[in-house]
Amino acid sequence: MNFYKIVRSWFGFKERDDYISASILNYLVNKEYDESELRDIIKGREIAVVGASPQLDKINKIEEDVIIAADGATNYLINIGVIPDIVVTDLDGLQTFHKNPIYVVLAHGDNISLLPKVKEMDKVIPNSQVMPFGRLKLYGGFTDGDRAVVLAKYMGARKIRLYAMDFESGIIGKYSKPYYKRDVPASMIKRKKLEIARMIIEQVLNYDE
Ligand SMILES: Nc1ncnc2c1ncn2[C@@H]1O[C@H](COP(=O)(O)OP(=O)(O)OP(=O)(O)O)[C@@H](O)[C@H]1O
Ligand SMILES: Nc1nc2c(c(=O)[nH]1)N=C(CO)CN2
Ligand SMILES: [Mg+2]
Repeated sequence: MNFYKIVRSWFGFKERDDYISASILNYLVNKEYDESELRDIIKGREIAVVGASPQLDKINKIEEDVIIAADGATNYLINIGVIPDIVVTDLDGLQTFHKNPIYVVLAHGDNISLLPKVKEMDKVIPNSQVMPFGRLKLYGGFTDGDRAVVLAKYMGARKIRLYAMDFESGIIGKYSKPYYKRDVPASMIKRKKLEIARMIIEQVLNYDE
């Protein structure tokens, strides 16, 4: 049984809905964006992965060469004039669609209504969490933050540094969702999602070829 079947059983997600969402995303993203540009940007470089924890608006400097922003964190970074090179998103946090970043967009059963947002983007690599088909890719990971770490590792990052990733406090940063006015306590579901994210990141960062 593969990872996504297990995770879907934990959350009660339906594979059929994930397939429907993936088919719509594959249809909407009608121009193939060459993933070799992702590799060219990441391979051998120092990567900052920026999450949406409450520490996000305490960031005033990012030293790394390349910035991968996780969904809602993008809104804050663009507000302070920092344009991410890559955005990893399932579209439920993102409010600003800068033309520069490469958007790595996940389709799943609970963001079907948000998929048309990809029409605001120039460079899109569509992702699924079911067996990929058409232009879809599946790099691995679950939440936007750990998917960003998995992508960086897979594409050959020399170093990965986490910013505004907080899996302990149980508080969700206000930049996680555009309609949050302040940091909020994590729901049970969100706690489970962040626990999965923490485990994936721990495995990826402790894994050496
Ligand atoms: N304390 C935190 N609050 C919010 N995001 C966090 C936190 N710590 C780490 N993150 C990472 O930042 C990312 C922010 O993206 P976002 O808030 O859109 O979450 P998500 O993965 O899409 O989950 P959801 O399905 O709840 O939207 C998360 O995916 C998560 O991996
Ligand atoms: N079906 C479904 N899949 C997901 C969901 C979600 O809410 N529903 N949230 C994710 C990011 O946290 C990743 N995958
Ligand atoms: Mg999201």
